[in-house]
Amino acid sequence: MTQKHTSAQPVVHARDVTMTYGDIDVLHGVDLGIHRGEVFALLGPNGAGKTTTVEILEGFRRRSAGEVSVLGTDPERSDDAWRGRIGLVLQSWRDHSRWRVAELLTHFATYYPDPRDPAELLALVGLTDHADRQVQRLSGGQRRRLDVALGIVGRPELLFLDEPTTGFDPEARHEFHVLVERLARDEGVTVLLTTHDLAEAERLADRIAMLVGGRIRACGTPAELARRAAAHAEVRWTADDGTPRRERTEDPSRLVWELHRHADGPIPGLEVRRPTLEDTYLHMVHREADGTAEDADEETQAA
Ligand SMILES: Nc1ncnc2c1ncn2[C@@H]1O[C@H](COP(=O)(O)OP(=O)(O)OP(=O)(O)O)[C@@H](O)[C@H]1O
Repeated sequence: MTQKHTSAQPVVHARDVTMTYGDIDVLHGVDLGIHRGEVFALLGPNGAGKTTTVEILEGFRRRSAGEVSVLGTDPERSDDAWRGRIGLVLQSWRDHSRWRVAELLTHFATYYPDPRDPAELLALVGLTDHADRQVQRLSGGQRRRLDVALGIVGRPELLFLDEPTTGFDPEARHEFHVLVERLARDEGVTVLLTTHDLAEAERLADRIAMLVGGRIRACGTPAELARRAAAHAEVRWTADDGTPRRERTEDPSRLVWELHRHADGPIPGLEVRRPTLEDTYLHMVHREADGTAEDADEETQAA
């Protein structure tokens, strides 16, 4: 986690954003506020609407309704100068496979008014030894490092990282985390990261928003979310007819006392667990899949 450089004007502001593909509603009123120098993780299961949200913020997709401002501009009315202020690390670059690594980076640098030095950047992402290698001969993880280098060559104020560490080995993942922390802490770069990896979000993000079924179901610092998760204990026991039972409650001792009051003896399979952040995330995802999620979720807090 990095130290925050917050300012009054958010770098990303989204209010009540909806998106409909044909007759399918994908986003149901998403609110986001991301501040300068913040590392913000958007977490959610497959199909939750993360890419749709991010593409709207990047100006690649027109929203159906709602307000959006990114670096003070509506992305639907953006220009090249605005585009030069954002950096993208997309899921993969399919072309440029025959280019050599340093050549490609040097070429991309010419698009920007004040680019980073390509050689320094190669060192920063650990690709100096592969500078003369063709892009198509890089491993998956090396390719991803190049994607990151291409995303930051123009010194972006806002960096979008779409599942950036997919295919990284643990050491590369660690180095990447250090790099993102350095960009945010030392250079004030704002980072919007999408990931499926809760541990990565907890490690890197100042705040995490959980997007499930096109709605932000929870948003806060990792510590706040963990506290909220732990506030609801789960009591498990085996009922008289042998069926396993579980109940989430803020007052587990009262529930256990009630169970004892109605029982003839010890309660079989009795267990009280404080859920982790991962338990809470899975709970929200399953509730959405079961169709039991409510509009006003008690775990939601405005982003
Ligand atoms: N161009 C499109 N036309 C129609 N439906 C789409 C389109 N793009 C996405 N969808 C649908 O919108 C929903 C959200 O997709 P989106 O790609 O935003 O989710 P995601 O959270 O990024 O998922 P993943 O983690 O799998 O990348 C999905 O049900 C998807 O099928």
